[in-house]
Amino acid sequence: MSASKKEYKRITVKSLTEMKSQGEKIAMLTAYDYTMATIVDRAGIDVILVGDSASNVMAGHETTLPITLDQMIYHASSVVRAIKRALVVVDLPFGSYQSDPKEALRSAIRIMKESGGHAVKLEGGTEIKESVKRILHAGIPVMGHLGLTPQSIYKFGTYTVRAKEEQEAEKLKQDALLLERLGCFAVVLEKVPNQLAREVAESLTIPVIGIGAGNGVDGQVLVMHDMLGMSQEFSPRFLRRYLDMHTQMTGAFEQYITDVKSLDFPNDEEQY
Ligand SMILES: Nc1nc(=O)c2c([nH]1)NC[C@@H]1CN(c3ccc(C(=O)N[C@@H](CCC(=O)O)C(=O)O)cc3)CN21
Ligand SMILES: CC(C)C(=O)C(=O)O
Ligand SMILES: [Mg+2]
Repeated sequence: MSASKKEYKRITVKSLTEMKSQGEKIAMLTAYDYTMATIVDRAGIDVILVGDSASNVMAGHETTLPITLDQMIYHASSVVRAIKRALVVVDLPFGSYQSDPKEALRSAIRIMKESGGHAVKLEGGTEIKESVKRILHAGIPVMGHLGLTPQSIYKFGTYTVRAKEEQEAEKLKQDALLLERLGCFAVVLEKVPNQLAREVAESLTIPVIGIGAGNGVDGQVLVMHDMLGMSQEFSPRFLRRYLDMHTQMTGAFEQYITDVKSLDFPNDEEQY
């Protein structure tokens, strides 16, 4: 195989379970557009999440609630056009699945049909059992999401660590088992104690992907713009910044502005 014709081994929902059984951790990041998705796919990411965090990161909303199904499909289709290798999971946005299981299935079908994504993610446990079942019956892979579920932010009021109390921890364990029994291929655990997340990961055969859930789980997910250091306001303890893109980009923009104003740009080689 020549270098220019590099072959990519596509990640499937099955490869994730195999990775868990072989002890290989799963690396997942969000992406919302073609250019960023191309870069993260070629870097070798396992799973790309087209998160409803696009509502915050792309559109500047305070919460994930306003983003629509059409907007999620727009982001997801851009990401799908970029990928050669990663599994693409798409968040079902708030309001597209909570009313009834038929609506949930219709929304999931729209995502699969109109974006070309490979799976959908829904927030919640036993409350959305019937919706998860229906989507799975249609042959659409489902990823669960428990713990801090941002679409329910107004029910909780804060983004604090979830399931610190025994009762809530017990419900989370039951919900995780339920999602596995229903046939979900993986579960995201967001902002829960390390020990609880570890127990859940050990009790399931499907992979548990953590965000702020410690190192006892089967993989990690972060919002791409957070790990690149593009945002300065969002700074939870669980976030590791791999670049200081905010500073670097600001420097580049300032230099460009200076160059334009000083007539340094464009120079003789940069014009016709
Ligand atoms: N940019 C971005 N990154 C994310 O990880 C993300 C989003 N947006 N939007 C949707 C959800 C919301 N998420 C969140 C939101 C807040 C915290 C958090 O820890 N916030 C505060 C602490 C709040 C508190 O303790 O009351 C912090 O330390 O920044 C964590 C995950 C994760 N998701
Ligand atoms: C933070 C992850 C898990 C997510 O759901 C999102 O980015 O929308
Ligand atoms: Mg989300």
